[in-house]
Parts: sequence; C-alpha cells; structure tokens
Amino acid sequence: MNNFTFYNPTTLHFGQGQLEKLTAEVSKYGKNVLLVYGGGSIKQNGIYTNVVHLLKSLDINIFELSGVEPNPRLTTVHRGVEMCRSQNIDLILAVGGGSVIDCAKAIAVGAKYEGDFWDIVTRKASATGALPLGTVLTIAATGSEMNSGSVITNWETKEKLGWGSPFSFPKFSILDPAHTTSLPENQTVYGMVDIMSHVFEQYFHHTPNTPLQDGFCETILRTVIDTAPRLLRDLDDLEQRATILYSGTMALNGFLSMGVRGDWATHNLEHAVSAVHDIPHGGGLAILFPNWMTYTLDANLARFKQFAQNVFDIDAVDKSDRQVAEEGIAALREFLVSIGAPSRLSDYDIDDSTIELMADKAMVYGDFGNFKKLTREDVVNIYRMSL
Ligand SMILES: NC(=O)c1ccc[n+]([C@@H]2O[C@H](COP(=O)([O-])OP(=O)(O)OC[C@H]3O[C@@H](n4cnc5c(N)ncnc54)[C@H](O)[C@@H]3O)[C@@H](O)[C@H]2O)c1
Repeated sequence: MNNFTFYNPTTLHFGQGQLEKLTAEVSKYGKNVLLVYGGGSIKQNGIYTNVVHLLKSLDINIFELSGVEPNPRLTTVHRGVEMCRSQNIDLILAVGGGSVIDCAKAIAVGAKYEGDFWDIVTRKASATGALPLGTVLTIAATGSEMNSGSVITNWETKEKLGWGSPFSFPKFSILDPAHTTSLPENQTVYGMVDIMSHVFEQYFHHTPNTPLQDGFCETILRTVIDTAPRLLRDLDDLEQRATILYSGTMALNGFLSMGVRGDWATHNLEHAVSAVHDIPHGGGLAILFPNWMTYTLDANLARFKQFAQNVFDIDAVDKSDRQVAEEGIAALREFLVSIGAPSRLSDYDIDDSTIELMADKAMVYGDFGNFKKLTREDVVNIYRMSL
C-alpha cells in the first residue's frame, strides 16, 4: 500500500426528506444565491419548486443559470462567472447531475480567477480560491457531489478535459433517493455504468497489499451488479435507488483511492469520444471499458483473475489464469448487455472516420494510464476494437 493523505471537506446529507437541511446550510453564506441547473427536468419533477420555496423562506435573492448542457460547456461556465461577478454572488447552488455540478464547480473557481477559466482546465494557471458551492444531486453517477473533480467541454476546440483543485469540493451536498426516481431508464443505466467505471479505474493498479481497498471496490461492484436488475424492474423503488445513490458517492469520493494509484485511461478515452460526438459519458464507458480490459489483460493477469473470481464468482478449477480472467471480462460484457447498455461505438453511429480525430483529443497530454501506459497506437487499437 502507498502512503496517502486523505482530505474531503464535503458535508453529506443523505436520505429521504434531507432537502430540509438546505435552509441551515444556505444561511451560512449570505443572501445572493446563484441557482445552477440543466434543461428543466427539475421543473418537471418538482425539485425546483421545493428548492425555491426553501430559499424564499430565507429571503434569499435567487439568480438563475439554467440550460447547463449534459457534457457542460465552457461558454456556460463563462456566463456563470459573469453572473457571479455582476450579481455579487455569495453561494452557488447546483441542482442536478454531474454536468450541472461540474459546471458549478468551474463557475465557483472561475469567479475567483482573473483570466479565462480555460487556463485552469489546461493547467496554464492554478485555482486560487472559489465561491462556496452546495449541491442537490438528482442522478447517481459521477460522485461529483463529494469530490473536487470536474469535466468541462470546450466545444470550439472539441476538447473535453477534467480538472480539479482543493477549492472545488462542494461545502455540502444533499442526496435524496426520491430526487432520482424521475430519471429515465437509459440515464439510470448510464449512471450505474459510470459508478462501476469509477471503481474499475481505482481497482486496476499494480500496488501490492491492498486487501481493504480491494474489498471496498469489489463490494461496490457486486452491490451495483446485484441492485441494477432490481432497480430496472421498478424505477420507483426507493430502497434500490438509495443503494445506487450511496454507491455512486462512495465510488468517487476519494475512499477507494487511498493508498493506491488509479488508472483513469478509459475515462480519458471516453472524454475524447464525447468531445467529438457528444454521446452520454456512461454509454461511452460501457463500450470502452470491456475493450480496454481485453487489451490490457497481460499487464496484470492476476488482478483480472481476482476481479473475475471476487466480483463475478468465476470458478477457477482446472482453468488457466488467462481463462478465468477472460471469463470475468465476458461476464462483465454480459452484465452490461443485460441492463441495456450500449456495447459498440456503432450504437451511436460512430464509424472509423473519426478515430484519428478522437485519438488526437485523447493524446492531448501525451501517453496516459497508470495500469498500462497507452500510446497513440494503443488508443487507435482500442477504438477500433470498440467500433
Ligand atoms: N466530477 C466528476 O468527478 C465526474 C466524474 C465522472 C464524470 N463526470 C462528468 O459528468 C457528466 C455526466 O454527469 P451525469 O452522469 O451525472 O449526468 P448529467 O448530469 O449529464 O445528466 C444526464 C441527463 O439526465 C438528466 N437528469 C438528471 N437528473 C434527472 C432527474 N432526476 N430526472 C430526470 N432527468 C434527469 C439531465 O437533464 C441530463 O439530460 C459528464 O460530463 C462526465 O464527463 C464528472
């Protein structure tokens, strides 16, 4: 196990009815609140009305930034930064999924930076501070509600890049499983795939002696695999929604990466696909992850064997390590198909004509990945396997 320092300052309010904690949280920060949300699902499912009602009970001045895109764009961040400055915003309140929260993180940090926020994403500058940010989560997926990461798309340059800073953790996040019941089946599936992918990124490493971390990862994976079909049978089942919601937060709030060095190559591969084609993040990951696994199998066969046995109960008797490992990956493919996740880039009408462009985007910082360093040739090969 590696040495580590763990830091996570986000207060989590989890469970049904926890929205009532909003008033106590918001009162800590001042009267001017920038309410950030997406395309309007929060108006259809009533969350908007409830949030505004609670804010009005505090006499809050509410300023709204709506229409944050799935795969949030730099132009929207710029709009938000401008509003923070002109309206003297005290608190940013993001109500939505990872896209809304990531956008709000960028606005919070951008508001304290004199130059163009894109400098921070492209590491030309470092964050120097942030406005306080709170979130009301409406989809179980990214873990953005309890981490400092954010992914922003610059549509003009066709770049989708992750960034983060110690200033971009939310101060508080409110997670009510009832807020996620309006999610349609496909978004529910993408969210569950994203959760599993976050675990994979932190599970596939070469660090020796990580039994506790392995157990955490394997438990989250088995929990999602076990819960997914039950939730998909009844999208209103609050118990299953709660299990997935909690899994999503625990998959990417820093707990799993204590003492290990994650890979993150597949997220980079997917960001390049959605930078060019604007597909759902979870859909792209469902396609790419099994192919990344097949491609990198030999980097650590023992790890894939452990995955097969401990997550999918693959019987190892009279089988070679490779056979067990391959059966584990096949079981993952079968599971993803069973929940209705896409399995090929062609499911999104992506053909080989954009592979070189996607590879250009993926290689923007050079070779990447810690489990197996991927070169441009590897990237092209994995995209081809995924067509
Ligand atoms: N910050 C991180 O740590 C992190 C990690 C992984 C991915 N990401 C990024 O997050 C983004 C994806 O976020 P996401 O997966 O949470 O999805 P999302 O926020 O993009 O939302 C997906 C869709 O679901 C809709 N939606 C959300 N909640 C709903 C509800 N309760 N009812 C009905 N519809 C609802 C949204 O309007 C949107 O159309 C991508 O840009 C991805 O790259 C960030």
